[in-house]
Amino acid sequence: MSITGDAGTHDARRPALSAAQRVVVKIGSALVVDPDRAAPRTDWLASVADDVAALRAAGTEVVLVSSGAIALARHSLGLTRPALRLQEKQAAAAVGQIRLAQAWSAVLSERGLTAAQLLLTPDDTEDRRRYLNARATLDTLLGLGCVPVINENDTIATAEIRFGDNDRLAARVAQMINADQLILLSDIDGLYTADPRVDPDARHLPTINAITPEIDAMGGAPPPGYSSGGMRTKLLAARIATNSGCAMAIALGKREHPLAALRDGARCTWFLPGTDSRSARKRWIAGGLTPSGNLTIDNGAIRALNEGGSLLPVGVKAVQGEFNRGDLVRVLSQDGSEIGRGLCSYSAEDARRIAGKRSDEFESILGWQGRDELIHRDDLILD
Ligand SMILES: Nc1ncnc2c1ncn2[C@@H]1O[C@H](COP(=O)(O)OP(=O)(O)O)[C@@H](O)[C@H]1O
Ligand SMILES: N[C@@H](CCC(=O)OP(=O)(O)O)C(=O)O
Repeated sequence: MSITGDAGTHDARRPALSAAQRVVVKIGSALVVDPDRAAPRTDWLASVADDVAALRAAGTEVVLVSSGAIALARHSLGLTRPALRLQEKQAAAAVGQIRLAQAWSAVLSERGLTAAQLLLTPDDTEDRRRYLNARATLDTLLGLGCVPVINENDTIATAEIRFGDNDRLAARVAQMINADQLILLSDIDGLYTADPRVDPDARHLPTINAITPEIDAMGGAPPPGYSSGGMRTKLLAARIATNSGCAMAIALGKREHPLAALRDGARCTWFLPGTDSRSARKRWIAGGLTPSGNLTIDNGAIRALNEGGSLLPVGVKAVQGEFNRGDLVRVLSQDGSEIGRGLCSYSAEDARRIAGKRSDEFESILGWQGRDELIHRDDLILD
């Protein structure tokens, strides 16, 4: 059994929100939208914005993944049936997303924070080139002190290329930006042994070490009403996050200041990351791919890689092959032996132009300021 019992709330392995460097917070429709008015729950959003400001002031970067676009617009469009057709959801999302972004932007800017909207589809997180692009944008936004507010791009996503739930989208985002924690704010304070709406004897589980078939079976059926996730998609999200080295919590969002409550020890369920998960992510990045080029690097660059750094163009002596941004390449020493493999942030053509150059020269060479690294540390596997 991979469950820690109630004493697990004092388990030293449970992460502390105050220790997170980068956290993704997923907020479900039921928290964002007041069903009676079909309008944003502004006071509650303001209390979350207070929490985000406090986290940022303490040095934690925060990304919000917010649902609610469809729920905010469906009533005003007369779409009141519980189950909508895909085109109706897309139309409602097109109208509601503006309201959703406006609501977040207002409460964050009142606290001196700048909201930045990103609308993603699975392509943006699964296709390696788009993945690198989305990640670079998110890194830049966080570096500029912004609070990214992400939702699925429901308006253009078709049934086959849709996450359909923001639990998994949030987990992919956490994986993409190497977040150390993913917090799913929900209408419930964690995972129970069964759905407590159905089984009054269901028991709360504070810590999950591994997602076994027994845990999966607790997911149950999709919920009624407007939420698309339920516990099932939260467990799928937990698998993605913990396999990428990111701890995940399911915590109660219904109260005001839900992140402050979590920081101060409110009851929740933590899913602990696997010990081997960082390397598992790297295996995922490189798994099964054939390298399409070689980067030959100097001894200084080899030293930097061995000390845990990224590969910078200044240490690259030669670029062979034809590859696109995001493709896998071999990293070779000057005697031709393979040192490792990684995903290159530049095409072969651009890599040749900036090989041997410092990052402050990139803009004048390329006409645009690209990333500093040719291969980011997280995208590199050393032999
Ligand atoms: N084993 C379980 N433990 C806890 N909640 C469960 C479980 N199985 C099903 N649920 C249901 O999942 C709901 C949370 O999912 P959902 O309504 O989709 O939340 P959100 O809108 O936050 O994504 C809970 O209110 C609960 O009724
Ligand atoms: N992207 C959709 C929400 C999808 C979703 O996961 O909703 P929920 O289960 O309430 O978190 C929207 O903004 O309406």
